Amino acid sequence: MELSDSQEAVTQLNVPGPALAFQNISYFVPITKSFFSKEVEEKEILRDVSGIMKPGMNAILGPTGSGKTSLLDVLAGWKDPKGLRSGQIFMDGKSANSQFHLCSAYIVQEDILMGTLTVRENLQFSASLRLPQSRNREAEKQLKVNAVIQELGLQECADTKIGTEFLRGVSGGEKKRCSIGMELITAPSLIFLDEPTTGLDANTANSIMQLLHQLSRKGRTVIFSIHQPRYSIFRLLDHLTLMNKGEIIYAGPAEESTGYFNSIGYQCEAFNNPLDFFLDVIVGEIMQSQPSPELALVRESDSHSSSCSDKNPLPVYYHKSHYYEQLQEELENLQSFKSHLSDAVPTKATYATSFFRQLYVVSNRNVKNILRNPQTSIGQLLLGTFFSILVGLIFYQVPATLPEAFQNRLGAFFFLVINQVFGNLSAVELFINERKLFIHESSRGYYRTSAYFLAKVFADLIPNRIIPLLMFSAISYFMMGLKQDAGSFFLYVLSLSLTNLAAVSMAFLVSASVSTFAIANVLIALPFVFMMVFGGFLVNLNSMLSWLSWIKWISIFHYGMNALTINELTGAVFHLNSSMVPGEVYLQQQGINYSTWGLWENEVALLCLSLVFLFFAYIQLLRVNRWK
Ligand SMILES: Nc1ncnc2c1ncn2[C@@H]1O[C@H](COP(=O)(O)OP(=O)(O)OP(=O)(O)O)[C@@H](O)[C@H]1O
Repeated sequence: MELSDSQEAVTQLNVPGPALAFQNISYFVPITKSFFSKEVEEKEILRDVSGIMKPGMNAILGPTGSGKTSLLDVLAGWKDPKGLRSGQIFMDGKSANSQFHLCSAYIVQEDILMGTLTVRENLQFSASLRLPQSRNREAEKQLKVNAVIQELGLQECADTKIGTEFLRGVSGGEKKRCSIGMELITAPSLIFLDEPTTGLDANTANSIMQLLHQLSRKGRTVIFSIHQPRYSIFRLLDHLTLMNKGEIIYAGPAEESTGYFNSIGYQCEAFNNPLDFFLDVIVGEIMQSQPSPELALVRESDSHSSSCSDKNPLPVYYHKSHYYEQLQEELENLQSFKSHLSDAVPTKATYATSFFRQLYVVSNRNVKNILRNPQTSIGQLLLGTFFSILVGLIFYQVPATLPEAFQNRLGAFFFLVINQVFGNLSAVELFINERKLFIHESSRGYYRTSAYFLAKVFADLIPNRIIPLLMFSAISYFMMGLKQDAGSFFLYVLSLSLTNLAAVSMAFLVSASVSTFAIANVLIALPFVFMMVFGGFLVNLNSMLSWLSWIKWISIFHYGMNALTINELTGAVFHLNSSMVPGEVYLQQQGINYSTWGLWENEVALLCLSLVFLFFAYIQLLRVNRWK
């Protein structure tokens, strides 16, 4: 019973692939001359390329920088449409709408997987989010995962972790198979792969290509770019597109490619790998043996044409070949077919699962990730414990006699706030660490940005901020011997928590805005220093730099210090010689409003700052550029 279900799941993975046609594609990228110059030049990286890729193995080959990846990205719908100056893409004769990339699979060159999860868990993650909730109950999703593991030959390593920089995991080939599996879960009929063999040894590369060949033989359209493949790989190809400098120099059956090159005067020696031979021809290492009179004529007549490259005769020959003529005919037929057929109603990209399901699955992965990679959480806990004991020892049982009673308490609060703000700089890692993974998954429709954002924020706040903070507060409060009542302790914890939350939220905002730690560190440290200096405690802003006094209204230090001071000094009585001095005297002297609202306005301000930072962090995540 189990076996037949699993076989059925394998069969469900076999979906006949479409024919993908593209016509007159020209793509430009902007090139900025220098960092300081606003002048932008445009570079044409695809020049008037056309072709048809049918079910089977379709390879795009060319020397480095020839435009293979760019063509693949444009076809797969992952390249910024702003650069597309001309051209159309059809899938089975229908215009490919802007959402079609979500129905196909794109396996990028770099394997983007969660390293702390096993192969099976990664595949389950894909299945949980990308298969519809209602139709696929958990058991069915499990069957599909098993089917993919079976189809990709991943049984041996299914329960091995992918691996991180600290953890040795599966091999490069297995990682690539897992990346392919993440996409196969949705049973795509059209699969794009960018250089699937790069970084793999010859045998592993061979086995990956064998796997793609098997997938193509089940009816899928497999389109991939490739770099220097072996002859054994060449034999697996059905269709070959050769590119140079953004132009196509051959597109046709792979088995006829050497014959075509012979016909234009380039002889492939026996025993030479045809793919190496083509690359040598393109880069000019193999010269034309004897251009036939017709070819010389072709070149001559076309040297006046503006559509083809002046220097390189290969695109000229190709444009005059019967392969190109045949292609044009097919594309014309497609046009007339298209005029009979109304264009497909664009399939709207919708998520397969609900927001709460996404929140649950992503949170679940985050928890596993933290438990298996607990360095940050343990570090924060140790740091919190260390600093709480340090502050407790320095300010051990603060005296109630003046003047040191005020001075020591303020010193302690300043230390505490600094610790909460600067001790949480690790929060800038949050979105930078997983930026590639987030871009990869969110653009492929795994989850909404909002679900990812909330899951990440909570997975960071609970283990890395809240738990260490509770430990920190309890140790420091009782070692310092502050006011001994439950309400004051509660307000102390609340003030530190909100100070912590505001600082961490600001770090999240920076983390969502930039992609490198170096820039993030500068961007977070600078405002914190300004907030500290201009918080109203270190510099008297009325006597100097008054034009910067507004900073205190957005200073986490200002609100955090005020809240802690009001909470501790209100209602407390201190001794000066034999007289009693209420804490309010100091607050009055400093012009601090110590009414009930005076205390709570600081808590509310910290909460508002946190919400504003979190809101903008979310907006920044939404704005992350997903185009390649
Ligand atoms: N966003 C971009 N900005 C500037 N130049 C670009 C951009 N994208 C591509 N190019 C340029 O376009 C050309 C083709 O790039 P592409 O990555 O498609 O080549 P490729 O054949 O895949 O190369 P490789 O095998 O090295 O990956 C290169 O010269 C590249 O520098």
